[in-house]
Amino acid sequence: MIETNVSRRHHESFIQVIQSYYQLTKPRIIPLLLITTAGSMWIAAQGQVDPVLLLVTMAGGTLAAASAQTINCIYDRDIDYDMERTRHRPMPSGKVQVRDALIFAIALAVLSFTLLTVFANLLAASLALSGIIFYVLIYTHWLKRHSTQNIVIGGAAGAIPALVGWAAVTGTLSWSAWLIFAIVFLWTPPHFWALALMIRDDYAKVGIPMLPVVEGNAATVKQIWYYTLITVAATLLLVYPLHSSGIVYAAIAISLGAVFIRKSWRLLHNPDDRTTARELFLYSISYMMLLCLGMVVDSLPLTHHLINAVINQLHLIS
Ligand code: HEM
Ligand SMILES: CC(C)=CCC/C(C)=C/CC/C(C)=C/COP(=O)(O)OP(=O)(O)O
Repeated sequence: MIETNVSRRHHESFIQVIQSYYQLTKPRIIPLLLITTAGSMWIAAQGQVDPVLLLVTMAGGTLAAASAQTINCIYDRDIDYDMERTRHRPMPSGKVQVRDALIFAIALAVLSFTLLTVFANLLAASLALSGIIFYVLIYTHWLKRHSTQNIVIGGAAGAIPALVGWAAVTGTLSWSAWLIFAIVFLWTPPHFWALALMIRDDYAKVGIPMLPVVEGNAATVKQIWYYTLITVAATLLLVYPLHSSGIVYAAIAISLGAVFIRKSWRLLHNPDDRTTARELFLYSISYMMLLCLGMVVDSLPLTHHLINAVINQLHLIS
């Protein structure tokens, strides 16, 4: 009886340890990073992605992002302790020690680099590694605590998975790869500043110079508006002049973009309304997810067959 209780307690604490390490990786953000990787891979492979390469790239990307987030959790443990939203993370709550978290992060980075080098290529592996280094050194260490442009420049780290995907398929980077990178890069300010408007007080409390804290809501929504317009315009360049995506993607990008612009316009005229900010933040996530799924669907050979069939029918009728 006593032995059963002891072994149950061991089992429970083992699960708690696993959960803590899992939380260190900020797992809820990773799926969207992978979707941007997938969008890029499908366009690069013209709709026919090798399933093994897809699996390996997703795994390598996940490990790299998890490593980056873990190091960010170690570095930011002081401010995370002071903010309500982040107080219960594994580092500030003392569930994981700094040394153990660091070993975990290094192991994830080494695994990611090895997996991508062996099963994809050195360019994809190096890009993923540079993503970790950029996010940790440029965003977390340098910009986050010192500049209102922290997430604009730091946002480049979040756009690197799109480059990793393209590089994994082709071994090089083309204009289209850089354009998908630019789309994620330009999307990041509306995504994050909409959230920052909602949790401004938290960041103000710990002295993080997020734009709404330093320059106020009105200046922030103006910036969100400009970035939204440029993001939507950038999504269309994939159709013309780059010709990497077709009419299905164009229709999806225009429809999604129209809603993005409308929500951003509403926020521009209601800078202090948290509900409007929250709506834009939530929509920004659906927007990026559906846009990248649009890239995938548009690139599929089946889609091309269907479009050609429709065009032929129209020719027959006319
Ligand atoms: C420097 C750039 C970025 C910053 C500072 C940022 C910041 C944040 C923050 C603070 C949250 C709230 C998380 C929480 O409540 O714990 C969040 C949520 C989220 N972010 Fe970002 N983000 C950035 C870029 C990205 C990128 C590039 C992606 C993916 C392409 C992304 C995807 C998401 C998703 C999916 C969520 C919702 C997670 C949930 O369900 O709670 N973010 N972001
Ligand atoms: C290829 C590769 C490794 C890319 C890494 C990309 C990466 C980890 C992007 C994440 C961006 C992000 C969600 C930042 C959160 O900001 P924060 O940490 O300031 O948020 P917080 O206020 O919740 O701590």
